[in-house]
Amino acid sequence: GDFAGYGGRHVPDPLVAPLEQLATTYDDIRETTAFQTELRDLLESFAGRPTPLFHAETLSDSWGAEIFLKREDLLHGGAHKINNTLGQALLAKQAGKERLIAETGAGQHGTATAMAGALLDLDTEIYMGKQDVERQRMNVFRMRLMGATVNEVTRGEEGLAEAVDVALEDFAHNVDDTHYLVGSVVGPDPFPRMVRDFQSVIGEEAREQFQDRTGELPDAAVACVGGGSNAMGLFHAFRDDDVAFYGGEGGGEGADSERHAAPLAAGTEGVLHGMKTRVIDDDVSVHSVSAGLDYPGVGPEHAMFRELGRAQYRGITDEEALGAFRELSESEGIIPALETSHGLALAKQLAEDGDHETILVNLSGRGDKDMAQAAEQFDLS
Ligand SMILES: C[C@@H](c1c[nH]c2ccccc12)[C@H](N)C(=O)O
Repeated sequence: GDFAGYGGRHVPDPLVAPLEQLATTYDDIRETTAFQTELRDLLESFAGRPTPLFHAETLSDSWGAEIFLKREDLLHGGAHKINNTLGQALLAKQAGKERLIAETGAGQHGTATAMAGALLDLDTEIYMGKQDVERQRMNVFRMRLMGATVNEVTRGEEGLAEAVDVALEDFAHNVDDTHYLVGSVVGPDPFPRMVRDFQSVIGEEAREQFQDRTGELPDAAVACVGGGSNAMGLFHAFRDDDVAFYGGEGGGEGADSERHAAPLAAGTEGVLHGMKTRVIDDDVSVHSVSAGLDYPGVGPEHAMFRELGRAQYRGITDEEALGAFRELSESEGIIPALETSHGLALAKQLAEDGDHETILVNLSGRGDKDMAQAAEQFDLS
C-alpha cells in the first residue's frame, strides 16, 4: 500500500512481521467465496444493507443543486463503522484469531467493534483514553453491555492518539491470537487499503443507485473526513469516473486558526501511527466540535488524492457544521451526526457556488449521540 509515497509501514521492528502476516492473511482470504458470501449475508441481515439513496428535495430547492444522500445513518449502530468492523472481525475469525482489540476516542468505532465481536463470539478489548471514557459514558456502557472490556489509557493526552499507540503495542505482542481492528483508513499497511476496501460497499451501492435513478453519474461526491474511511468508501467506486471528490475536514475554529483537525486543508507532511501522511502543524492543537473528526492525522490515500488534485479538501468550521446539522434536521426531518454535518456544509457551499448540478453526499451517521451537545448549542428546551 504505497500511495504516491504516502502510507507504507513506518513502524518499530516488532510490528513488521505481524503486519506482513496480516497483509498475507487479508490477500488470501478476502477473495474467497466463503468470506465474500458470509460478509454479504451479515451486511444484509445484521447491518441492514443496502442503505437507501435519498433525494433531498427541500435542500435541493434551497441550495440550488440536486442533493442526494447515501443513508449510512440507517445502518446498525447509526453509522458506516459497522461495514468495516464486520469485515475485519470476520477476517479475524476466518484466520483463526480469538481476540479483537481496537482504539476509540468518541466511542463510535469501539461500539461498532463490540457489536461485531459479540456477534462473532470473539473476546473484545477496546482501548480508550481516560478523558474520553469520562466524556463518552453512553458508548462505554454500550461496549460493556455487549461484553467488551473497555481499557482506560492513562498516558499523554489520554485521547484517541494514545489509544492507537497502546493498541499497536498490544497487537505486536499478541499477533498469534489477536486482531487489531483499526477504525479508519489510517495506520501502517495493510490497514488503510483494508478499511477502504470494506467501506467501498458504500460507493458501489451509491453508484448503481444513482445511475438507476438518474441515468447518469453525479457531478460531485462529498463526505466528511476525520481519518477518512467513509469518504474513501464513497470515492473508491468512482475513482476512474469524471466525478469530482470533496472532503470536509474538521476546520474547528478555522483552518488558519490554532485549533482544528484539518491536516489536508492546513497541515504538513508527517509520520503518525505507522503511516507517512499529512498532520496538523506543531503549533496547532487538535480540535473539532465533533469527536469523530478529532484526529491530528488523516488516511494516506487522501494525502495522495490531494497531491494529485484528484480530490479537494476544505476545513469546515464548527459553526458551519452546526448550521448544516440544524438545516438538515429542519428541512428533511433527518438529524445527521456532527461529523456528517461537515460534509453537508461543504455540499451547501458547492451548490451555492453553482459548481455542480448533482451532488452525492455521504450521510455517514445519525445525530442521536450528539443531542447533549445540540442542546448546549441551540435553545431546544
Ligand atoms: C472516527 C473514529 C476513529 C476511530 N479510530 C480512528 C482513527 C483515526 C481517525 C478516526 C478514528 C472515532 N474517532 C472514534 O473514536 O470512534
